[in-house]
Amino acid sequence: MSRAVLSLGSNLGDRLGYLRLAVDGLRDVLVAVSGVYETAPWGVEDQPDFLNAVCVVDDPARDHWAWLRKGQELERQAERVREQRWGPRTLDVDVVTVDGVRSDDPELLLPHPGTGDRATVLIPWLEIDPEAEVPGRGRAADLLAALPEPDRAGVRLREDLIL
Ligand SMILES: Nc1ncnc2c1ncn2[C@@H]1O[C@H](COP(=O)(O)OP(=O)(O)OP(=O)(O)O)[C@@H](O)[C@H]1O
Ligand SMILES: Nc1nc2c(c(=O)[nH]1)N=C(CO)CN2
Repeated sequence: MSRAVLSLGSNLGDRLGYLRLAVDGLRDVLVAVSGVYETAPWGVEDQPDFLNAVCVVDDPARDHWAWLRKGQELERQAERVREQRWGPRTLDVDVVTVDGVRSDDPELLLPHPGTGDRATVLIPWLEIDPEAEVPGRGRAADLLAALPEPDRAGVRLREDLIL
């Protein structure tokens, strides 16, 4: 079994359309998908708000590298152009965790190093898995509780948007 947690983000063009493209491309392996969250940008703050979501996928035939490739394939389908680090993008697919795998290969860091610090990942993930754990860092709920309140307040569920 290889169960992965993927985070999805978009802040350019048809944001919901790009998230749907990703979820539709994962439909055959999809275990759960969160709601859609409108989120204030972190990293580079002078850019449009993001839509973020998290999904859990499962495929015994895929290892962690295959999940990275799948995410990159979806980004290509969204015609993502790589420009500025942390800058605007049509679609970002990050591999958050794959089972308990730990990797310090810069091409695939696992768990994704930003996970514990990003309310934009932790809030949607906890919605679909309240017991979520970040390998080596502890419970996602505890990591979220440790973040500054403004980080949590910047993540708002868009009940009108469905994936
Ligand atoms: N867990 C991971 N998930 C996705 N990409 C990863 C992961 N670990 C390392 N990478 C590498 O990161 C690069 C992609 O970086 P990208 O441009 O998406 O970064 P970013 O989204 O701007 O920043 P961040 O990774 O902090 O969210 C790829 O070359 C990929 O190999
Ligand atoms: N709110 C929010 N901000 C971001 C995001 C993101 O997904 N959501 N992704 C970034 C680059 O990975 C940079 N900043």
